[in-house]
Amino acid sequence: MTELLLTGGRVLRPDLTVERADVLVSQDSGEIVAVDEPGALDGDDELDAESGLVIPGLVNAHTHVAMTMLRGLADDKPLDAWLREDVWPVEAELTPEDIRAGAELGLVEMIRSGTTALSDMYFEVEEIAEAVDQAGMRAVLGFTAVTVGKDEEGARADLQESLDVAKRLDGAADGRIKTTFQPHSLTTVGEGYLREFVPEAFDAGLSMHFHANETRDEVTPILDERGVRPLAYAEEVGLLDGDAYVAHGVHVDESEIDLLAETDTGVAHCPASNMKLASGMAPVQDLLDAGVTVGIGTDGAASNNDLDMFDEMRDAAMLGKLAADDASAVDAGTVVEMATANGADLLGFDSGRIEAGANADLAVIDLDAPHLTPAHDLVSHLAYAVRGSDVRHTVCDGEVLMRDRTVEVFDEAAVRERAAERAAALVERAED
Ligand SMILES: CSC[C@H]1O[C@@H](n2cnc3c(O)ncnc32)[C@H](O)[C@@H]1O
Ligand SMILES: [Zn+2]
Repeated sequence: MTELLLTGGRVLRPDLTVERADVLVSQDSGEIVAVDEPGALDGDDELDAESGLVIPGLVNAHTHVAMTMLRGLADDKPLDAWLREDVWPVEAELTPEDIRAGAELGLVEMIRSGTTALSDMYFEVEEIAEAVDQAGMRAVLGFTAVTVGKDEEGARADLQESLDVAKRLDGAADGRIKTTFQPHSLTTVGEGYLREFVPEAFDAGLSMHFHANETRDEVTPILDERGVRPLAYAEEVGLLDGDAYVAHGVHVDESEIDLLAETDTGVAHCPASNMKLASGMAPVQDLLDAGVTVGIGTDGAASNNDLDMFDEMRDAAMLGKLAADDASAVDAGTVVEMATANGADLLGFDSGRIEAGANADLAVIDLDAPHLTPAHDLVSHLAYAVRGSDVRHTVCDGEVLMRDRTVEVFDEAAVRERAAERAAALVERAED
Protein backbone atom coordinates (compact mmCIF):
# COMPACT_ATOMS: atom_id res chain seq x y z
CA MET A 1 0.00 0.00 0.00
CA THR A 2 1.49 3.37 -1.04
CA GLU A 3 0.67 6.23 1.26
CA LEU A 4 1.30 9.95 0.91
CA LEU A 5 1.65 12.22 3.97
CA LEU A 6 0.82 15.91 3.83
CA THR A 7 2.83 17.11 6.78
CA GLY A 8 3.63 20.18 8.85
CA GLY A 9 0.61 22.30 8.02
CA ARG A 10 -2.80 23.29 9.21
CA VAL A 11 -5.93 21.54 8.01
CA LEU A 12 -9.42 22.85 7.23
CA ARG A 13 -11.90 20.44 8.83
CA PRO A 14 -15.48 19.83 7.59
CA ASP A 15 -16.90 22.11 10.31
CA LEU A 16 -14.60 24.87 8.98
CA THR A 17 -12.36 24.86 12.03
CA VAL A 18 -8.61 24.86 11.37
CA GLU A 19 -6.18 22.69 13.29
CA ARG A 20 -2.51 21.77 13.12
CA ALA A 21 -2.55 18.23 11.72
CA ASP A 22 -1.03 15.85 9.17
CA VAL A 23 -3.14 14.14 6.51
CA LEU A 24 -2.37 10.60 5.34
CA VAL A 25 -3.82 9.46 2.02
CA SER A 26 -3.79 6.10 0.28
CA GLN A 27 -2.66 6.20 -3.34
CA ASP A 28 -4.20 2.75 -3.83
CA SER A 29 -7.73 3.53 -2.71
CA GLY A 30 -7.47 7.26 -3.47
CA GLU A 31 -8.98 8.00 -0.06
CA ILE A 32 -7.97 9.92 3.02
CA VAL A 33 -6.72 7.36 5.57
CA ALA A 34 -6.33 9.56 8.64
CA VAL A 35 -6.06 13.11 9.91
CA ASP A 36 -3.99 13.22 13.08
CA GLU A 37 -1.81 15.43 15.22
CA PRO A 38 1.56 16.51 13.78
CA GLY A 39 4.12 13.69 13.76
CA ALA A 40 1.65 10.90 14.54
CA LEU A 41 1.50 9.44 10.99
CA ASP A 42 4.03 8.02 8.50
CA GLY A 43 3.85 7.83 4.71
CA ASP A 44 5.96 6.42 1.87
CA ASP A 45 6.09 9.84 0.25
CA GLU A 46 5.59 13.32 1.72
CA LEU A 47 4.24 16.69 0.64
CA ASP A 48 5.52 19.61 2.67
CA ALA A 49 2.60 21.62 4.08
CA GLU A 50 4.79 23.74 6.42
CA SER A 51 3.33 27.27 6.69
CA GLY A 52 0.49 25.99 4.59
CA LEU A 53 -3.21 25.22 4.85
CA VAL A 54 -4.56 21.91 3.54
CA ILE A 55 -8.04 22.34 2.07
CA PRO A 56 -10.38 20.10 0.07
CA GLY A 57 -9.71 20.40 -3.66
CA LEU A 58 -12.06 22.99 -5.13
CA VAL A 59 -15.03 21.92 -7.25
CA ASN A 60 -15.86 23.95 -10.35
CA ALA A 61 -19.57 23.15 -10.68
CA HIS A 62 -20.13 24.61 -14.15
CA THR A 63 -17.63 25.26 -16.90
CA HIS A 64 -16.83 24.78 -20.57
CA VAL A 65 -13.18 23.94 -20.08
CA ALA A 66 -12.15 23.98 -23.75
CA MET A 67 -13.41 27.57 -24.08
CA THR A 68 -9.95 28.67 -22.94
CA MET A 69 -9.43 28.73 -26.74
CA LEU A 70 -11.79 31.74 -26.88
CA ARG A 71 -10.40 33.60 -23.88
CA GLY A 72 -10.33 37.33 -24.56
CA LEU A 73 -11.94 36.94 -27.96
CA ALA A 74 -15.43 38.11 -27.15
CA ASP A 75 -15.77 40.61 -24.35
CA ASP A 76 -18.20 43.29 -23.27
CA LYS A 77 -21.45 41.98 -24.77
CA PRO A 78 -24.62 40.51 -23.27
CA LEU A 79 -25.23 36.75 -23.48
CA ASP A 80 -27.33 36.50 -26.64
CA ALA A 81 -25.14 38.78 -28.78
CA TRP A 82 -21.98 37.27 -27.24
CA LEU A 83 -23.08 33.75 -28.23
CA ARG A 84 -24.57 34.49 -31.66
CA GLU A 85 -22.14 37.14 -32.96
CA ASP A 86 -18.87 35.98 -31.46
CA VAL A 87 -18.82 32.61 -29.72
CA TRP A 88 -20.88 30.30 -31.91
CA PRO A 89 -19.21 31.33 -35.22
CA VAL A 90 -15.78 30.54 -33.74
CA GLU A 91 -16.98 27.34 -32.05
CA ALA A 92 -18.25 26.18 -35.46
CA GLU A 93 -14.60 26.05 -36.57
CA LEU A 94 -13.31 24.06 -33.57
CA THR A 95 -11.71 20.72 -34.42
CA PRO A 96 -11.41 17.80 -31.98
CA GLU A 97 -7.69 18.65 -31.68
CA ASP A 98 -8.53 22.26 -30.76
CA ILE A 99 -10.91 21.07 -28.08
CA ARG A 100 -8.29 18.71 -26.69
CA ALA A 101 -5.72 21.53 -26.63
CA GLY A 102 -8.17 23.94 -24.97
CA ALA A 103 -9.24 21.34 -22.42
CA GLU A 104 -5.63 20.55 -21.47
CA LEU A 105 -4.90 24.26 -21.08
CA GLY A 106 -7.97 24.73 -18.89
CA LEU A 107 -7.15 21.70 -16.76
CA VAL A 108 -3.59 22.94 -16.20
CA GLU A 109 -5.02 26.29 -15.11
CA MET A 110 -7.40 24.53 -12.74
CA ILE A 111 -4.70 22.32 -11.22
CA ARG A 112 -2.51 25.39 -10.67
CA SER A 113 -5.33 27.07 -8.75
CA GLY A 114 -6.33 24.10 -6.57
CA THR A 115 -9.35 22.75 -8.45
CA THR A 116 -9.63 18.96 -8.50
CA ALA A 117 -13.14 18.43 -9.95
CA LEU A 118 -15.24 20.06 -12.64
CA SER A 119 -18.63 19.76 -14.25
CA ASP A 120 -18.30 20.44 -17.97
CA MET A 121 -20.70 21.06 -20.87
CA TYR A 122 -19.34 20.91 -24.41
CA PHE A 123 -18.84 18.79 -27.51
CA GLU A 124 -16.09 16.35 -28.64
CA VAL A 125 -16.47 14.96 -25.15
CA GLU A 126 -14.14 11.98 -25.77
CA GLU A 127 -11.30 14.48 -26.20
CA ILE A 128 -12.20 16.20 -22.95
CA ALA A 129 -12.49 12.85 -21.17
CA GLU A 130 -9.00 11.84 -22.32
CA ALA A 131 -7.60 15.15 -21.10
CA VAL A 132 -9.34 14.71 -17.72
CA ASP A 133 -7.97 11.17 -17.49
CA GLN A 134 -4.44 12.40 -18.12
CA ALA A 135 -4.93 15.29 -15.67
CA GLY A 136 -5.86 12.81 -12.93
CA MET A 137 -8.84 14.99 -12.00
CA ARG A 138 -12.52 14.15 -11.43
CA ALA A 139 -15.19 15.40 -13.82
CA VAL A 140 -18.82 15.23 -14.74
CA LEU A 141 -18.93 15.48 -18.53
CA GLY A 142 -21.57 15.54 -21.21
CA PHE A 143 -22.41 16.45 -24.78
CA THR A 144 -24.56 19.58 -24.93
CA ALA A 145 -27.54 19.40 -27.28
CA VAL A 146 -28.83 22.51 -29.08
CA THR A 147 -31.77 22.24 -31.46
CA VAL A 148 -32.41 25.87 -32.50
CA GLY A 149 -31.25 26.47 -36.06
CA LYS A 150 -31.12 22.72 -36.80
CA ASP A 151 -33.40 20.57 -38.94
CA GLU A 152 -35.28 17.64 -37.38
CA GLU A 153 -32.51 15.18 -38.21
CA GLY A 154 -29.73 17.38 -36.81
CA ALA A 155 -31.69 18.21 -33.67
CA ARG A 156 -32.51 14.57 -32.93
CA ALA A 157 -28.91 13.58 -33.61
CA ASP A 158 -27.73 16.11 -31.01
CA LEU A 159 -30.05 14.81 -28.29
CA GLN A 160 -29.24 11.20 -29.15
CA GLU A 161 -25.54 12.05 -28.92
CA SER A 162 -26.08 13.59 -25.49
CA LEU A 163 -27.73 10.35 -24.34
CA ASP A 164 -25.12 8.13 -25.97
CA VAL A 165 -22.13 10.05 -24.64
CA ALA A 166 -23.59 10.03 -21.12
CA LYS A 167 -24.07 6.26 -21.25
CA ARG A 168 -20.72 5.57 -22.91
CA LEU A 169 -18.42 7.64 -20.69
CA ASP A 170 -20.00 7.11 -17.29
CA GLY A 171 -17.35 5.57 -15.02
CA ALA A 172 -14.41 6.30 -17.36
CA ALA A 173 -10.96 7.13 -15.98
CA ASP A 174 -11.31 4.46 -13.26
CA GLY A 175 -14.55 6.04 -12.05
CA ARG A 176 -13.21 9.59 -11.92
CA ILE A 177 -15.53 10.56 -14.78
CA LYS A 178 -19.31 10.68 -14.44
CA THR A 179 -21.77 12.04 -16.96
CA THR A 180 -24.94 14.08 -17.34
CA PHE A 181 -27.61 14.47 -20.03
CA GLN A 182 -27.33 18.06 -21.25
CA PRO A 183 -29.99 20.02 -23.08
CA HIS A 184 -28.20 23.37 -23.53
CA SER A 185 -31.06 25.48 -22.14
CA LEU A 186 -34.83 25.77 -22.00
CA THR A 187 -34.86 28.19 -24.94
CA THR A 188 -32.29 26.54 -27.21
CA VAL A 189 -33.86 23.05 -27.18
CA GLY A 190 -37.39 22.63 -28.52
CA GLU A 191 -40.22 21.36 -26.32
CA GLY A 192 -40.99 18.28 -28.42
CA TYR A 193 -37.39 17.15 -28.17
CA LEU A 194 -37.33 17.67 -24.42
CA ARG A 195 -40.60 15.73 -23.99
CA GLU A 196 -39.22 12.84 -26.01
CA PHE A 197 -35.62 12.59 -24.79
CA VAL A 198 -35.75 13.68 -21.14
CA PRO A 199 -37.84 10.66 -19.99
CA GLU A 200 -35.42 8.40 -21.84
CA ALA A 201 -32.50 9.99 -20.02
CA PHE A 202 -34.37 9.66 -16.73
CA ASP A 203 -35.14 5.97 -17.40
CA ALA A 204 -31.45 5.41 -18.12
CA GLY A 205 -30.69 6.83 -14.66
CA LEU A 206 -28.85 9.86 -16.02
CA SER A 207 -28.49 13.14 -14.15
CA MET A 208 -29.41 16.40 -15.90
CA HIS A 209 -27.36 19.58 -16.24
CA PHE A 210 -28.64 22.56 -18.24
CA HIS A 211 -28.50 26.36 -18.35
CA ALA A 212 -31.62 27.95 -16.85
CA ASN A 213 -32.90 31.42 -15.94
CA GLU A 214 -29.53 32.95 -16.81
CA THR A 215 -30.92 36.16 -18.34
CA ARG A 216 -34.29 37.88 -18.37
CA ASP A 217 -34.43 37.12 -22.12
CA GLU A 218 -34.63 33.43 -21.23
CA VAL A 219 -37.51 33.95 -18.83
CA THR A 220 -39.80 36.25 -20.79
CA PRO A 221 -40.40 34.09 -23.90
CA ILE A 222 -41.28 31.04 -21.78
CA LEU A 223 -43.59 33.06 -19.58
CA ASP A 224 -45.23 34.73 -22.62
CA GLU A 225 -45.66 31.54 -24.65
CA ARG A 226 -46.62 29.12 -21.89
CA GLY A 227 -47.81 31.24 -18.99
CA VAL A 228 -45.43 29.49 -16.60
CA ARG A 229 -41.99 30.32 -15.25
CA PRO A 230 -39.02 28.47 -16.86
CA LEU A 231 -38.43 26.08 -13.97
CA ALA A 232 -42.11 25.10 -13.86
CA TYR A 233 -41.74 24.31 -17.56
CA ALA A 234 -38.56 22.35 -16.81
CA GLU A 235 -40.52 20.33 -14.25
CA GLU A 236 -43.36 19.77 -16.75
CA VAL A 237 -40.98 18.20 -19.29
CA GLY A 238 -39.40 15.99 -16.62
CA LEU A 239 -36.06 17.75 -16.24
CA LEU A 240 -36.37 17.96 -12.46
CA ASP A 241 -37.57 14.37 -11.92
CA GLY A 242 -34.19 12.87 -11.08
CA ASP A 243 -30.78 14.21 -10.08
CA ALA A 244 -30.47 17.63 -11.66
CA TYR A 245 -28.63 20.89 -11.32
CA VAL A 246 -29.06 24.06 -13.32
CA ALA A 247 -26.31 26.44 -14.34
CA HIS A 248 -26.82 30.10 -13.36
CA GLY A 249 -30.35 30.25 -11.88
CA VAL A 250 -30.14 34.05 -11.81
CA HIS A 251 -33.71 35.17 -12.51
CA VAL A 252 -35.62 32.79 -10.26
CA ASP A 253 -38.68 33.93 -8.34
CA GLU A 254 -39.92 32.60 -5.00
CA SER A 255 -42.02 29.86 -6.59
CA GLU A 256 -38.99 28.63 -8.53
CA ILE A 257 -36.76 28.70 -5.45
CA ASP A 258 -39.36 26.54 -3.67
CA LEU A 259 -39.52 24.22 -6.67
CA LEU A 260 -35.74 23.82 -6.69
CA ALA A 261 -35.82 22.98 -2.99
CA GLU A 262 -38.78 20.57 -3.29
CA THR A 263 -37.25 18.69 -6.22
CA ASP A 264 -33.76 18.72 -4.67
CA THR A 265 -32.43 20.44 -7.79
CA GLY A 266 -29.09 22.16 -7.30
CA VAL A 267 -27.72 25.40 -8.72
CA ALA A 268 -24.24 26.02 -10.11
CA HIS A 269 -23.81 29.73 -9.41
CA CYS A 270 -21.49 31.55 -11.84
CA PRO A 271 -20.94 35.02 -10.36
CA ALA A 272 -18.14 36.31 -12.62
CA SER A 273 -19.91 35.26 -15.82
CA ASN A 274 -23.18 36.73 -14.55
CA MET A 275 -21.45 40.04 -13.89
CA LYS A 276 -19.41 40.13 -17.10
CA LEU A 277 -22.37 39.42 -19.37
CA ALA A 278 -24.52 41.67 -17.14
CA SER A 279 -26.94 38.75 -16.79
CA GLY A 280 -27.98 39.70 -13.26
CA MET A 281 -27.53 38.79 -9.61
CA ALA A 282 -28.63 35.34 -8.44
CA PRO A 283 -30.47 35.38 -5.08
CA VAL A 284 -27.90 33.05 -3.56
CA GLN A 285 -28.73 33.65 0.09
CA ASP A 286 -32.45 33.06 -0.60
CA LEU A 287 -31.61 29.83 -2.43
CA LEU A 288 -29.45 28.64 0.47
CA ASP A 289 -32.07 29.66 3.04
CA ALA A 290 -34.64 27.59 1.14
CA GLY A 291 -32.37 24.55 1.36
CA VAL A 292 -31.15 24.51 -2.25
CA THR A 293 -27.64 23.09 -2.76
CA VAL A 294 -25.64 25.86 -4.43
CA GLY A 295 -22.17 25.21 -5.83
CA ILE A 296 -19.90 27.66 -7.65
CA GLY A 297 -18.73 27.54 -11.28
CA THR A 298 -16.49 29.72 -13.38
CA ASP A 299 -18.47 29.13 -16.59
CA GLY A 300 -16.15 29.16 -19.62
CA ALA A 301 -12.99 31.27 -19.87
CA ALA A 302 -14.62 33.49 -22.51
CA SER A 303 -17.09 34.90 -20.01
CA ASN A 304 -14.92 35.13 -16.89
CA ASN A 305 -11.98 35.22 -18.14
CA ASP A 306 -10.12 32.74 -15.94
CA LEU A 307 -10.84 29.43 -14.22
CA ASP A 308 -9.63 30.43 -10.74
CA MET A 309 -12.13 29.27 -8.10
CA PHE A 310 -10.60 31.59 -5.47
CA ASP A 311 -11.64 34.56 -7.64
CA GLU A 312 -15.03 32.95 -7.94
CA MET A 313 -15.49 32.50 -4.17
CA ARG A 314 -14.72 36.17 -3.63
CA ASP A 315 -17.08 37.18 -6.43
CA ALA A 316 -19.82 34.92 -5.03
CA ALA A 317 -19.51 36.50 -1.59
CA MET A 318 -19.44 40.07 -2.93
CA LEU A 319 -22.28 39.63 -5.42
CA GLY A 320 -24.35 37.64 -2.93
CA LYS A 321 -24.22 40.58 -0.52
CA LEU A 322 -25.22 43.06 -3.22
CA ALA A 323 -28.09 40.84 -4.36
CA ALA A 324 -29.38 40.51 -0.79
CA ASP A 325 -28.59 44.15 0.07
CA ASP A 326 -27.06 42.68 3.20
CA ALA A 327 -23.34 42.57 4.05
CA SER A 328 -23.88 39.50 6.22
CA ALA A 329 -25.28 37.46 3.31
CA VAL A 330 -23.20 34.73 1.58
CA ASP A 331 -20.46 34.93 4.20
CA ALA A 332 -16.93 33.57 3.99
CA GLY A 333 -17.70 30.14 5.45
CA THR A 334 -20.66 29.79 3.13
CA VAL A 335 -18.66 30.39 -0.04
CA VAL A 336 -15.95 27.99 1.10
CA GLU A 337 -18.63 25.32 1.61
CA MET A 338 -20.18 26.17 -1.76
CA ALA A 339 -16.84 25.70 -3.54
CA THR A 340 -16.05 22.43 -1.75
CA ALA A 341 -18.73 20.26 -0.07
CA ASN A 342 -21.70 21.69 -2.00
CA GLY A 343 -19.94 21.36 -5.35
CA ALA A 344 -18.95 17.76 -4.58
CA ASP A 345 -22.56 17.06 -3.60
CA LEU A 346 -23.86 18.45 -6.92
CA LEU A 347 -21.36 16.44 -8.93
CA GLY A 348 -21.94 13.27 -6.89
CA PHE A 349 -18.37 12.79 -5.66
CA ASP A 350 -17.46 11.87 -2.08
CA SER A 351 -15.00 14.76 -1.97
CA GLY A 352 -15.06 18.30 -0.63
CA ARG A 353 -14.19 17.43 3.00
CA ILE A 354 -11.02 16.40 4.80
CA GLU A 355 -12.01 13.33 6.75
CA ALA A 356 -10.94 9.67 6.83
CA GLY A 357 -12.81 7.77 4.11
CA ALA A 358 -13.41 10.76 1.81
CA ASN A 359 -11.73 11.02 -1.57
CA ALA A 360 -8.17 12.32 -1.25
CA ASP A 361 -8.79 15.46 -3.32
CA LEU A 362 -6.75 18.23 -1.70
CA ALA A 363 -4.92 21.50 -2.24
CA VAL A 364 -2.23 23.05 -0.07
CA ILE A 365 -2.24 26.85 0.17
CA ASP A 366 1.00 28.67 0.89
CA LEU A 367 0.17 31.14 3.66
CA ASP A 368 3.62 32.72 3.67
CA ALA A 369 2.67 35.84 1.71
CA PRO A 370 2.09 39.53 2.47
CA HIS A 371 -1.52 39.45 1.27
CA LEU A 372 -2.23 36.59 3.70
CA THR A 373 -0.64 38.31 6.72
CA PRO A 374 -1.79 38.48 9.50
CA ALA A 375 -3.71 35.21 9.70
CA HIS A 376 -6.58 36.09 12.03
CA ASP A 377 -9.09 33.92 10.21
CA LEU A 378 -8.07 31.45 7.53
CA VAL A 379 -11.63 30.87 6.33
CA SER A 380 -11.85 34.62 5.67
CA HIS A 381 -8.56 34.39 3.76
CA LEU A 382 -9.88 31.53 1.61
CA ALA A 383 -12.94 33.54 0.64
CA TYR A 384 -11.44 36.98 0.27
CA ALA A 385 -7.65 37.01 0.03
CA VAL A 386 -6.13 33.76 -1.29
CA ARG A 387 -5.32 33.68 -5.01
CA GLY A 388 -5.01 30.67 -7.26
CA SER A 389 -1.27 31.35 -7.48
CA ASP A 390 -0.97 30.68 -3.71
CA VAL A 391 -1.63 26.97 -4.25
CA ARG A 392 1.58 24.99 -3.55
CA HIS A 393 0.43 21.39 -4.17
CA THR A 394 -2.67 19.82 -5.73
CA VAL A 395 -3.68 16.20 -5.09
CA CYS A 396 -6.57 14.24 -6.59
CA ASP A 397 -7.52 10.63 -5.91
CA GLY A 398 -4.36 10.44 -3.79
CA GLU A 399 -2.10 11.33 -6.73
CA VAL A 400 0.04 14.46 -6.84
CA LEU A 401 -1.05 16.61 -9.79
CA MET A 402 1.12 19.60 -8.85
CA ARG A 403 4.10 19.55 -6.47
CA ASP A 404 5.74 22.80 -5.40
CA ARG A 405 3.94 24.60 -8.26
CA THR A 406 5.24 22.19 -10.90
CA VAL A 407 2.40 20.44 -12.72
CA GLU A 408 3.35 16.76 -12.84
CA VAL A 409 0.60 15.41 -15.09
CA PHE A 410 1.20 17.58 -18.18
CA ASP A 411 4.16 19.23 -19.88
CA GLU A 412 2.82 22.66 -19.09
CA ALA A 413 4.97 24.59 -21.56
CA ALA A 414 3.95 22.28 -24.40
CA VAL A 415 0.27 22.54 -23.44
CA ARG A 416 0.42 26.33 -23.49
CA GLU A 417 2.30 26.46 -26.79
CA ARG A 418 -0.07 24.02 -28.51
CA ALA A 419 -3.15 25.87 -27.28
CA ALA A 420 -1.78 29.28 -28.32
CA GLU A 421 -0.91 28.05 -31.82
CA ARG A 422 -4.25 26.32 -32.30
CA ALA A 423 -6.20 29.30 -30.96
CA ALA A 424 -4.47 31.62 -33.43
CA ALA A 425 -5.24 29.29 -36.35
CA LEU A 426 -8.83 28.89 -35.14
CA VAL A 427 -9.43 32.63 -35.19
CA GLU A 428 -7.90 32.91 -38.67
CA ARG A 429 -10.26 30.21 -39.95
CA ALA A 430 -13.25 31.88 -38.33
CA GLU A 431 -12.36 35.24 -39.90
CA ASP A 432 -12.03 33.78 -43.44
C1 LIG B 1 -22.42 23.12 -26.78
S1 LIG B 1 -21.60 23.35 -25.24
C2 LIG B 1 -22.18 24.67 -24.41
C3 LIG B 1 -22.50 25.85 -25.21
O1 LIG B 1 -22.81 26.80 -24.27
C4 LIG B 1 -22.19 27.98 -24.61
N1 LIG B 1 -22.07 28.81 -23.45
C5 LIG B 1 -20.96 29.20 -22.80
N2 LIG B 1 -21.27 29.97 -21.75
C6 LIG B 1 -22.62 30.04 -21.75
C7 LIG B 1 -23.53 30.70 -20.93
O2 LIG B 1 -23.17 31.44 -19.90
N3 LIG B 1 -24.84 30.55 -21.20
C8 LIG B 1 -25.26 29.84 -22.26
N4 LIG B 1 -24.42 29.20 -23.08
C9 LIG B 1 -23.12 29.33 -22.83
C10 LIG B 1 -20.90 27.57 -25.21
O3 LIG B 1 -20.33 28.57 -25.96
C11 LIG B 1 -21.32 26.37 -26.02
O4 LIG B 1 -21.75 26.72 -27.28
ZN1 LIG C 1 -22.34 27.79 -19.21
